[in-house]
Amino acid sequence: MLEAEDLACLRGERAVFAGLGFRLAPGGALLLTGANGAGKSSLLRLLAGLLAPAAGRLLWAGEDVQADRAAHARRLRYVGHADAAKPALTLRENLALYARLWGGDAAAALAALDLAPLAELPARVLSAGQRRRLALARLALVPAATAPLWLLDEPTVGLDAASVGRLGALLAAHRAGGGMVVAATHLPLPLPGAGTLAL
Ligand SMILES: Nc1ncnc2c1ncn2[C@@H]1O[C@H](COP(=O)(O)OP(=O)(O)OP(=O)(O)O)[C@@H](O)[C@H]1O
Repeated sequence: MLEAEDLACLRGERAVFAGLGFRLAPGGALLLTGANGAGKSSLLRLLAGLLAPAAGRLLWAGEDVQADRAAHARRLRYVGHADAAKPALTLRENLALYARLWGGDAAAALAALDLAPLAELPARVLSAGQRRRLALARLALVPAATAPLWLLDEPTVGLDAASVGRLGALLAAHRAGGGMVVAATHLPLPLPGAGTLAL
């Protein structure tokens, strides 16, 4: 269970949001919505432990995540705006780097986003949507029990309809395995039954 209690966020000297709370159970999903600058990416960074809350607490199974940030980092996968691919390495090599860190099968993860036909290309030649698919393929490496919390910032930007469908299947399988998803988006996202947090 992930619980946010009375969270507040400061960026620079400015208060972005305050008094924010939610609960997310295994299998659950939460959509973050709101205007540009409302604080969706900031909240995701806070949930990822990359920003400390200015007030309030974030709890995992009742424990404050700030008490053991390394353990929190291991249980989550964060896909932000930056794609984090090494441009000179092939797609297969890029995924293999993550597989070495986390375990899992790089070829199967590439296939989950239909990237197998591009596996031997260097990442620098990918189109914007293909780069996004490579970033998302990392999610498919390990089962939900290993890294249950997925934090996704605008995951469908640049994706074609077939790729949105594949992402939807990945999200559904993750949740069926007890995983949780928090996603910021301005676009429709295939997350049936997700709650909405309007910032
Ligand atoms: N590093 C930073 N330093 C200072 N202020 C920042 C920083 N990053 C973001 N902000 C500010 O925090 C506020 C929230 O930004 P954030 O990126 O969380 O919004 P968002 O809801 O994700 O927006 P968008 O829909 O445009 O992606 C904005 O006013 C932004 O200018």
